[in-house]
Amino acid sequence: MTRRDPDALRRRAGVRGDPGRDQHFLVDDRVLNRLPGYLPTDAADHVLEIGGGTGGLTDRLLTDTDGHVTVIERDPDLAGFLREEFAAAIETGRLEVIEGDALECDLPGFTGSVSNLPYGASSEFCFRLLPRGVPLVLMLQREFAERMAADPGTDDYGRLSVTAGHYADVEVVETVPPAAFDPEPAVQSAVVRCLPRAPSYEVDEAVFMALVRGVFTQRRKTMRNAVRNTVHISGIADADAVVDAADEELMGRRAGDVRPAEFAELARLATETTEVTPP
Ligand SMILES: C[S@@+](CC[C@H](N)C(=O)[O-])C[C@H]1O[C@@H](n2cnc3c(N)ncnc32)[C@H](O)[C@@H]1O
Repeated sequence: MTRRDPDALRRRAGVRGDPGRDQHFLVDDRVLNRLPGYLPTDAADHVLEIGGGTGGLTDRLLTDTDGHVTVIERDPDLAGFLREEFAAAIETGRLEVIEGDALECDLPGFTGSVSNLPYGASSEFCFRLLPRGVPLVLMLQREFAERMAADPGTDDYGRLSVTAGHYADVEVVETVPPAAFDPEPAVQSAVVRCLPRAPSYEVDEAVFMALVRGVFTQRRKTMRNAVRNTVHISGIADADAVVDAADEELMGRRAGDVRPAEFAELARLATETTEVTPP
């Protein structure tokens, strides 16, 4: 199947792309050609694309994978264009175009997602997709992508790294310059691949997430002080009791040096020591 030229798609769509609505269309053929290949082949049965835009990536998903593709696009003009441009694929049942807000609408039962995400809502999209437990290939702002994939003890390691790493192994597979998009964004971009796996620890997810959210708001403080100062976020009833019961060495470190399994252990200890009611 011949691949469509992304510049020609943009011209046929007759739109400029509105950065205020997160519209930066990927027009670099080399990047477009690589994206479907980052998805494991067994995850390509039903691919979800969030934000189809003018269809550059939709086209590659149709030409370079064999499965079904669902695109969700919020902009009615772009959704209309995608339906016209890809009418043949819709007719044969390979493609479905849903006009709607992908943060609000029901998501189909997809086996993987390849998406050039609207950067303005990266976090919301990631945490809508990650719990689904399927492979994800996501174009994001580079800084966000690096924070997602960061290891403990590095400057980028934070709440985002711990919470994303709870669901998946996250890897930055390539960085992408502004010139790959039209209009060019003001920031560098990067592609992350998230391969789902169960965490190496067992934990009450709500307690774990609230504890992590809390202590990273105080990342310059020791864990001892961070746990004490953030009970309004973690929902821990008696922080002193938790601090006293916890390992002293751990309490003397900063959140940025604590591994996910150690947060999980602390969350478990908190539920055993006192009442925890995460908001
Ligand atoms: C960065 S562009 C990517 C477009 C296209 N996939 C590409 O790679 O060229 C993001 C697209 O997401 C759409 N979009 C923004 N917010 C959305 C939302 N909440 N739900 C669905 N689509 C959204 C925008 O209209 C835009 O077309």
